[in-house]
Amino acid sequence: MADRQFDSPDALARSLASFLVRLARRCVRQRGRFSLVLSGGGTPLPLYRLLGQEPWRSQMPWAHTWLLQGDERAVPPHDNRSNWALIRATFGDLPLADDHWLRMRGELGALAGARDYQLRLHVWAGGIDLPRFDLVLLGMGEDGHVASLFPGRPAAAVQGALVVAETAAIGQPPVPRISLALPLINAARYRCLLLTGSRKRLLWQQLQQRPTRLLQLPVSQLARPLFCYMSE
Ligand SMILES: O=C1O[C@H](COP(=O)(O)O)[C@@H](O)[C@H](O)[C@H]1O
Repeated sequence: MADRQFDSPDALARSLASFLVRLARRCVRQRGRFSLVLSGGGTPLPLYRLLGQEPWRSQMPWAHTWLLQGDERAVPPHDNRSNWALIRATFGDLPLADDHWLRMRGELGALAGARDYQLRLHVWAGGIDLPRFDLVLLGMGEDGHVASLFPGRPAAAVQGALVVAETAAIGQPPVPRISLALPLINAARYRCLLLTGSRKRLLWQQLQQRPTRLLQLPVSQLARPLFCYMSE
């Protein structure tokens, strides 16, 4: 699928919300459930806001939907640096059962939080080794990081785990983090990258030429199909 470009974050969010509803309904028809991995950060917030509003709210098959986290900062859930806090506040009051939200427990710290999420994912997936989510939403940092997999860091290269700990205080805000590992992100049926702002769009354009110096960036390691939704 070609990249999708929009004039504004709002136009991007509207188009993506409609795509997401269609995909969710199709997954439920085909397999009886829809699993959506949520990105942290600011870029996906207009999308989350819309999914909690009409007409998308009534169209989403919430009873068969599970919302998971792609990454979290190692802070308590009510801390204003927590991805979870921002996600929940932005979605508002969804008709989603409590056990359909799979929160990363940032309050445990990066190492224990990563172990805890891996165990809970394993149970959630019925004990299979490599769960296949339907869609993973991802933001991208201007340094090419996705989820909390940062360029040159050991966590970004882990192959043998589902969830990894980033133990350094890194990123914005600079804190240790918990992240889905690359093989788990790449096992999903679809990945969708959300990019806003000229610097990220420029990096994405450069990546299309696949220059050797950028091939090691986490964003370059994402498997296809990978949808890219971009706006100013
Ligand atoms: O720290 C993080 O940053 C990235 C990018 O965030 P954005 O605010 O520029 O959209 C985000 O994708 C990641 O989930 C988050 O933990």
